[in-house]
Amino acid sequence: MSEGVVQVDLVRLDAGLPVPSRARPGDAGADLSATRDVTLAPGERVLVGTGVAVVLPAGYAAFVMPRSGLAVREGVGLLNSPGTIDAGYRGEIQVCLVNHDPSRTVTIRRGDRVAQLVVQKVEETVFRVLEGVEDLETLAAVAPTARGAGGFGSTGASGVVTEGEQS
Ligand SMILES: O=c1ccn([C@H]2C[C@H](O)[C@@H](COP(=O)(O)OP(=O)(O)OP(=O)(O)O)O2)c(=O)[nH]1
Repeated sequence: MSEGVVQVDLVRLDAGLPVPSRARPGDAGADLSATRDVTLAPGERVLVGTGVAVVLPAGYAAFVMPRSGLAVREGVGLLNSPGTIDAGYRGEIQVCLVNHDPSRTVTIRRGDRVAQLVVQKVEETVFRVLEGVEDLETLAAVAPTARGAGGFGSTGASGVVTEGEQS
């Protein structure tokens, strides 16, 4: 194995599906396929198997990410996006598909590539309660930053014009 490449052992629970693989060298995600046909009415969600289980090395996690083509073409995404696969998980990787299209029912076929799996190193952390800090003003004083508590549009409007706002 080349240096810097992390080996992830994989179990094929459904030999009829392709092994998850990258479409092109350098791609971040390996495509995951659906194990069965599913029909999704507008707004409907469904949990579908991918036919694979993985053994992630300690200190790593995998993230189940949506596929942009499926989103743009069909309006189908993942409800819990990204889904987190813990290193200790030994079950089948499943995906929670959701049909965001307001009017069209979408059919997914067995074998369709419905998501992609991205493996990432994650730091082991411990959370330590800051003694004597119980409000945001005190936090700003003990750990000052340029952003502070600003968020949720604090840097200005997005420039997106919503219907009804046009002048
Ligand atoms: O899209 C996903 C998300 C999660 N999982 C599996 C792997 C993960 O390790 C486990 C638990 O996921 P998570 O921690 O997101 O679920 P939870 O709702 O917090 O359940 P739990 O109480 O079991 O941790 O479920 C999937 O197969 N697909």
